[in-house]
Amino acid sequence: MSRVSIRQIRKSFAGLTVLDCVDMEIAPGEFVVILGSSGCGKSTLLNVIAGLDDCDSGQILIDNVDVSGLEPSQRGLAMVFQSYALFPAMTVRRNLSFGMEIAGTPKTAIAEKVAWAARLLQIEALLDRKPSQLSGGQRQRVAIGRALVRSSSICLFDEPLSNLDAKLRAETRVELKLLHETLQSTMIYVTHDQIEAMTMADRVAVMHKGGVEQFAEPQTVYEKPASLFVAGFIGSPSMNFLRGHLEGTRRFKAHEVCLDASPYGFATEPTAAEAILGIRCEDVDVVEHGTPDSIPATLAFTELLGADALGWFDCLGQRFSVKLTVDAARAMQKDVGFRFNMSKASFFSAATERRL
Ligand SMILES: Nc1ncnc2c1ncn2[C@@H]1O[C@H](COP(=O)(O)OP(=O)(O)OP(=O)(O)O)[C@@H](O)[C@H]1O
Repeated sequence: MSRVSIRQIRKSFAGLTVLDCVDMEIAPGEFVVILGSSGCGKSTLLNVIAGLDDCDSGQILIDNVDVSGLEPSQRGLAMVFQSYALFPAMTVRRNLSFGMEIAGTPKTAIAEKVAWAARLLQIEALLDRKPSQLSGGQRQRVAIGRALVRSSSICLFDEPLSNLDAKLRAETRVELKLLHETLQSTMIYVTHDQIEAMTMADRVAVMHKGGVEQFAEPQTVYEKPASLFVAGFIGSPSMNFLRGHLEGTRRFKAHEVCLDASPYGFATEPTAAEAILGIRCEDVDVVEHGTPDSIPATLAFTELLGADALGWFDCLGQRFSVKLTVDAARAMQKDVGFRFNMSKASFFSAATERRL
């Protein structure tokens, strides 16, 4: 288990800033997921940590030792990439043992390590096969095994599941999480898949345009997004937004409708009057049209999702998604009313787009 400190990392490629002052403290044994859309700088950050890319300024510390000037092989990290990068001519056993042979590890120790990793990843029956005789998921497990036998206290993963089909992804996700609990090593995992982030991470770092927008536990990122970007990025469907004006901490006015903002805990007295209310689909109640204190809404269409359903409504000039039971969706009237659960709402400054 090792602590990883990422301090003020900046990196640009040909004048384009890719990492803009990234700071992160990763505790020993923590499973951190770096989440963000394509091109936001996730892989570059991982490569800088691994030493595969230089940064322009900043430091990477492992257990309080500055490793910024060290070669990748001197940093004591294991890395699993999206492409499995197995040696095609070698058996699985040899793929696992090769790194240790090069390092001069004694034969008995190598055999023990290979047996241990193969048992853990349930690839014992595959040890004498070549990579071409394996499925994608099996190859991925061998690639993970190759990282494991290095006994590194830090494992880096760059989208390791993205080549797998949906079922195998779900299974491997669970396996990786269990593996982390067994090994207790520090894991830094890059993905653009928010389900992976939400299910595996102790903490998620949401990246946007080369910076970390929020670094917090998955539930906090979901319930209390730090910015409009995070609110829109996390969760499917995306959070509903409504632009309006705050009057102190008590009233939010949008299109002549006045909502009680007092259940929301403002961090400080908001100075910006113009604000954006964010509310998730499960925090909107649909009531009968004309119910006192409800906001008129009109059903556009419903989607049945198997276990539950989504209703899409027009309300105050916006399209809103609302989580419904299948029965409620089937019986939904065209004209209804909305009540927002304001204690679960989020408010963002329209000017800074940060949480108020
Ligand atoms: N060697 C390079 N030379 C020039 N530009 C690069 C290089 N590597 C990455 N970039 C650019 O830096 C930005 C960030 O790339 P990076 O691979 O870190 O993104 P990412 O968030 O991992 O994306 P993805 O999910 O698509 O892999 C992109 O705009 C990319 O085009």
